Amino acid sequence: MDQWWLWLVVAVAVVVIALGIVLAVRARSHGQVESAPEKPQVEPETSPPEAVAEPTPATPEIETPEPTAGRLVRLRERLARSKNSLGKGLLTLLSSDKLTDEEWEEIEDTLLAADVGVTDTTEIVDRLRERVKVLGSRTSSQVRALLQEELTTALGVEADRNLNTVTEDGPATVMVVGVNGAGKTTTCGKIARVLIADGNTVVMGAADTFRAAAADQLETWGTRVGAKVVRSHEGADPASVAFDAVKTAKDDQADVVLVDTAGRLQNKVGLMDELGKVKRVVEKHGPVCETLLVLDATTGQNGLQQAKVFTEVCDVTGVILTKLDGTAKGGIVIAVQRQLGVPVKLIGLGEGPDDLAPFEVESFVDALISVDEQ
Ligand SMILES: Nc1nc2c(ncn2[C@@H]2O[C@H](COP(=O)(O)OP(=O)(O)OP(=O)(O)O)[C@@H](O)[C@H]2O)c(=O)[nH]1
Repeated sequence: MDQWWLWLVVAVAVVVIALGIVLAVRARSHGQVESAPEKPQVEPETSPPEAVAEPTPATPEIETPEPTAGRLVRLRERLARSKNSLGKGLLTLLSSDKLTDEEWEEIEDTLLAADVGVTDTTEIVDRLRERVKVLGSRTSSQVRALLQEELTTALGVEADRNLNTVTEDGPATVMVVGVNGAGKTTTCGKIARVLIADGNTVVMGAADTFRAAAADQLETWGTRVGAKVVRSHEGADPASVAFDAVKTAKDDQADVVLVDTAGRLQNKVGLMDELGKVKRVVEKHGPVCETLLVLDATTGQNGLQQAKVFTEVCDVTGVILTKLDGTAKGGIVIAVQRQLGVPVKLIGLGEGPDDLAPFEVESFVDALISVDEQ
């Protein structure tokens, strides 16, 4: 009986010790688990993660153009300094008291050298001969006035040279066409700039899908002047880009949509097909208000022959003569109008954004016959 009690006491002691050990071990491991998250929970005392501090994209600054009035003054200054100035040559010749046949021939050559063209040169010289005969002896200011009148007549004051960009319904659609490198894309940008400065909203369509960089170039202009640009990938159907551009302009209730086309002239049929299609597709939205032919003034009479093809394939309503800053042959304007039967509406005077001037006959004639007095 005593032994039974002894065994019971030993068994209880063993159980108590075992329990103690188990509890101690559990308590230890529990403590470790609880302390474990403490490390990662410690927040770094630094600022928020870098991703939050992403830079906000800078809004492109839209430039304000200089007024278009007076832009021809620069041309006047440039032509006046030119050695081969049309004005200088003609005024000197016409001032001589008695004009011989040789001198009249020289006058003719001066006009031809200035790219006036044969028909107009003959007409101008015939009229001058007649009037000089009537006048008899003449002062230099009379000679200047005479020349001014004759050149003004040759250029014509009747034609409407305003850009037709006002419509009753929907955006005014303007198509810009011409041979390679004439300055179409640049001119689209310059026109957009002037229109926007006058309070219009403008969309430009990059329908020149032939040259990869053309759409990028137009987009750069768009960002610069604040015009939306509709474009597609290289080789895309130009007619569909033009259609989308007009649609976007309609949806946005824009005032004007300028469609820049590719300058291809490998063969007349291909050109006719492409331009004709672009125009037809655009006209599904409404009539095209202006089809502007961009012409490089430095290509002279040769360029005129190429340009004629455009007037045959699309109804050109106005000419933009670019790069007049690169030639002293301002007489090309007379030939362009005569041979194409379309008024020159704008002239390009350089690569800068403000180097586009409205064509005003009087200021232009004044620039043509200006003489550097210094
Ligand atoms: N000096 C001068 N350069 C001009 C004038 N207009 C355009 N240019 C330049 O002529 C070059 C051709 O101009 P673009 O606008 O690319 O000609 P484009 O007709 O669109 O050319 P394609 O797309 O190849 O048919 C560019 O270097 C222009 O900066 C201008 O009035 N004067």
